[in-house]
Amino acid sequence: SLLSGIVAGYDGSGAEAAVCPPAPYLAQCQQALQGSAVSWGAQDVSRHLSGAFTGEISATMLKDFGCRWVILGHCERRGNHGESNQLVADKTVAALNAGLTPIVCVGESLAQREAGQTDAHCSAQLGAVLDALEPEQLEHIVVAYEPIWAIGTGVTATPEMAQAVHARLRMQLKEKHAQHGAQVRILYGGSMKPDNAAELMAQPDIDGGLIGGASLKAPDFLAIIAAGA
Ligand SMILES: O=C(CO)COP(=O)(O)O
Repeated sequence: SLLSGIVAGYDGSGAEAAVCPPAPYLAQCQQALQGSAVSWGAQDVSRHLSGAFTGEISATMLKDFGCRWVILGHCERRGNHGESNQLVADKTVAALNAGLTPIVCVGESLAQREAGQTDAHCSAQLGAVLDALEPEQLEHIVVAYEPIWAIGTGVTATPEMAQAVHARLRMQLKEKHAQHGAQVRILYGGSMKPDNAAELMAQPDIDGGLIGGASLKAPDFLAIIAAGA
């Protein structure tokens, strides 16, 4: 019902829209979205492209189900599953090698923000991924800034706070490749809702959103997509 609500309200004009459900729903997603303007992807991937790794889902398997995107290094993966910067970098390489577009998440905790470590932390997270890539590969990645304290809490970073981090991530991307770095889409995630989306996405370096709670209601998700346009 959620997928058909989104498809019914989105014709592909304006902002680009994709959904990334938990892996067991990908086949259903493919069925419901094939031929529509909405693309889809996964929330995680294995660092291994092939081989015997029971329980893992490889990037090539995701391709089999029509995925274009994969979210990597979400703070819930880093925090609850011990994902290191190196593992996120390895997964990014695996995704790119299979032709998926990785959406690489970075973001600080409240304690890190209060200790003045936001920049150092986010830049180390992004740096580990950039170190694993050739400069030209920046053409094929998306970055998401998700302050952990803003995820699922209803507390959003102000547009100025988010823009400040996005600008520094942009600089880091441009140091790797001037042209592609300027064009990498940097999404903001963390309690983005219909009533704050336009203001956030009006910032020069906020190119879109990574939406959690508000994406579970088609009208809210559609309103955010419209704000992105
Ligand atoms: O983590 C998020 C998306 O992955 C953000 O979630 P919320 O939009 O619910 O804060």
